[in-house]
Amino acid sequence: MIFIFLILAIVVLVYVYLTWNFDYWSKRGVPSPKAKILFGDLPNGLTRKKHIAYDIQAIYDDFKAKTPFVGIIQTRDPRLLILEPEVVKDVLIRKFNNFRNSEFTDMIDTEQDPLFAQNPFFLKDDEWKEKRAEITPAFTTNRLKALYPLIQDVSVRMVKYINDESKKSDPFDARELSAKFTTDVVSNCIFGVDAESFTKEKPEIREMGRKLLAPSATLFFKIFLVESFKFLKKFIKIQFMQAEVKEFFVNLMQQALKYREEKNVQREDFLDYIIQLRNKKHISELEMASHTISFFSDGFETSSIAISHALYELAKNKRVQDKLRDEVNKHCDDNGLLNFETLNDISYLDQVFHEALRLHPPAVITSRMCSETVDLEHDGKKVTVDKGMNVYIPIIHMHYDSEYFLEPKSFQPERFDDGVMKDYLDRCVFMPFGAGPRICLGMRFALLQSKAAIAAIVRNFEFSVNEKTQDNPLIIDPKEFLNIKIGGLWLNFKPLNEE
Ligand code: HEM
Repeated sequence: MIFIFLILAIVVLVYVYLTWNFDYWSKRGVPSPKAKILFGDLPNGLTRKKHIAYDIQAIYDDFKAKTPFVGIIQTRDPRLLILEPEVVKDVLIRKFNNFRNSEFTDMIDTEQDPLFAQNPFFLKDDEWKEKRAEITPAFTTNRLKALYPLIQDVSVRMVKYINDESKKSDPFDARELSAKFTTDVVSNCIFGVDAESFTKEKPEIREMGRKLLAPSATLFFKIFLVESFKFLKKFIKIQFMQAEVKEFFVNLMQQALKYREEKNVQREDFLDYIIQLRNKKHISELEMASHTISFFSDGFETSSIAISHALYELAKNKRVQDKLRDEVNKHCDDNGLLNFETLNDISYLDQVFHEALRLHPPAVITSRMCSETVDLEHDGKKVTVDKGMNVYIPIIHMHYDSEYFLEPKSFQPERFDDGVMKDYLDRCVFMPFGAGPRICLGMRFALLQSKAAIAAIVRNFEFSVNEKTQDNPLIIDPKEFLNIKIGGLWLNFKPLNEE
């Protein structure tokens, strides 16, 4: 009898604990969906049957017309999802001091992951400010210009690779192709080494890059637990980077450093910038390794996702592909090359790439953690956001909103004609790189390497979607953090200049 009573008491306690916050939003008069026990309003956060972007889309569609913000529950924790661009602007820009940190800032454990510890993405408050300011000069126009020939070399290798491989008439996974490209570019720009992704059977740097960002089911589950039950943060240590990967990249940096110093090599690349930083600020070798790995991890994955989606959309839209090819050809010099300035001048290339980013932003949402309690208000509706509350900004959902983009599901680079992109960015309805003081730090480098890859491919090949692509419709892989599609993006390439 006592035993049954005990079990019942435990069940009741667990129920009360799990549903404790379910009236959090109704008590504050903020509209919210009906949360389900254990799942909250984001069931796929736990089940991983679908990407969490789809849960947020359902809430966005239900509430967008009614309210500028909606209260949601993640397992048992209240969160705020912003639906109105003006309020997005408040969070990301106007009230930045209250929302200066990201949701992930408290997640990284400097002992477990010392090499992610310098990445501004994971840092907060003054430390974030200091590191962001430290790294920003690595992306000046002069440095990017100096890196451009390295990017061009990789483009040439990529074109040769596609030429050779297309003779086998097998389709290419645009995602893997783009990842090879960005891996080679960033290895070259950071470590000064050729990752040989296009020539080696199992290129080590590409393999390590794959491991660096491949989230395991255990990692997802730990993040889910820590995010859902904040008290567990003290007990559950999250380690993003495996020891083997850490060792590999530290070694790579040490070797690159040794080579450069022994041979007195002068190259205006990212490693050179880190060396200058060491000389100026006496940063440790671990800090140097941390900076280089941050460049590497931030630099290859997001851009390769973006390039692959742009290629996919071009493959589907022959008119746009042909028009872009004409534009690129018009801007090439006598040797068929695009220089740094002309690459930036091809406005149609810019439009194509941004339209692909609109349809397939690599990061589907971004988030901020409230660091000082503050009120958000719009159209007579008000919410008090308490310190510690996570606030979600729906990036992809705004990109697909027909209130802002006509026929939002169709690929129309012309929608960015006449310089209207700035207006979309200013209104915070188009945010592939986020917005405000925490906007993507590597945006200019990302644009440079992505446009260089797309221009090289479109100049040299005609390409179409292969039937292996599961695009009816494309579905975001629930096993990934970022916007990666299930089954890959398979394309057929036909060389335009047959040898
Ligand atoms: C197409 C490629 C890329 C996309 C779409 C992208 C997107 C983003 C987004 C959405 C954020 C969050 C911004 C916010 O919350 O407001 C971000 C942050 C960041 N990105 Fe990127 N990114 C790309 C490439 C890169 C590259 C190439 C680098 C560096 C080499 C980089 C470095 C960073 C860093 C360091 C942050 C954190 C900034 C901070 O918190 O201060 N990203 N990126």
